[in-house]
Amino acid sequence: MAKDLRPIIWDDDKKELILIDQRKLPNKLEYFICKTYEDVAFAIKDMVVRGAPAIGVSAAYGLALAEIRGDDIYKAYEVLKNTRPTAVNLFWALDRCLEAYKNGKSILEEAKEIHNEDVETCKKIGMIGEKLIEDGDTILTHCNAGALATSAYGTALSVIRFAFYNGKKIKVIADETRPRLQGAKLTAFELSYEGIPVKVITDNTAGFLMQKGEIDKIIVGADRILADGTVYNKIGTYSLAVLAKYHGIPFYVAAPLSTFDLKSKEEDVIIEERDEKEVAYIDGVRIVPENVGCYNYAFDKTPPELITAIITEKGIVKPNKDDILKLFSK
Ligand SMILES: CSC[C@H](O)[C@@H](O)C(=O)COP(=O)(O)O
Repeated sequence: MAKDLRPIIWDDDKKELILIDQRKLPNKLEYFICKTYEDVAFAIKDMVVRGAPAIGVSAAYGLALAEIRGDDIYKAYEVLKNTRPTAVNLFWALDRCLEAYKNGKSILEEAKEIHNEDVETCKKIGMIGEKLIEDGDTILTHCNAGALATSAYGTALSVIRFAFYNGKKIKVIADETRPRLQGAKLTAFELSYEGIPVKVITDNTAGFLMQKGEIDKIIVGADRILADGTVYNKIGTYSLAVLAKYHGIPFYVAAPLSTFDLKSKEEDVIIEERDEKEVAYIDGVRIVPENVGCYNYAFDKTPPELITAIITEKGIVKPNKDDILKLFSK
């Protein structure tokens, strides 16, 4: 069961954060121990832990470690906040912990609450979203919006998991997701771990499969969703959404309310640009001529008109401001 695959564990006796080291998957299931907030900041930056909800939960424990060790909370907050710029859950979780601290509440208690809520939220997303899946569907997903990207179950993969748990015979196609290969390494790992049928494709195969009529639905996660329904997610999401529109394939985004950023406008959102070496090298071997540079944007922006619906823990909504704002008043 998915809930066994938990990338984030808090050890209350040792006061340590234990993370599955996602850099080592699928070949090794190793753990990375964080004893300080600096360890957590490194783990987020270096993608030991990744995925919007998972980095939010980890950062909350990072701030708790700062409190436990008597470090400067405001400095720790800044360091953790500057690890990755796009996924809003990081800022949401840190702000929530800082607010708790200012109100005299233990940061550790707040972090534990955020962690437990994330498990429940992802479970609800799966239970609500699985109703959109039909028996026999082949579902395409991108990157890893799975248990490994959250505290358990995942967002997009929670929908897939619950459809499978409910006896629907589904097949999953996972985009490999260059350059970090979260689809090939993580999505394929966690789905096959549970016996959910999955096949990996190169990113440039997706259009061909759609053209052949082999994809029934597309479900992806999100790193940030604006009030108008604009979705920021792993680079390549936008291309998939355009292809889906052309081929008349439903395109769903699954995300918790903590991924919505109702305050920011498009110009406020920073798209992370990572080291170009991630693109230039494969397995330590340079594949691009020495004198040629690379673009390495980690995320892209998908406009609401390309999105069929957004699946949240509070229900399924159309990507528009009225429906999104109603979610927050429920
Ligand atoms: C549920 S996490 C958000 C995503 O859908 C996920 O696919 C993603 O973009 C994660 O990016 P990452 O760079 O691996 O942290």
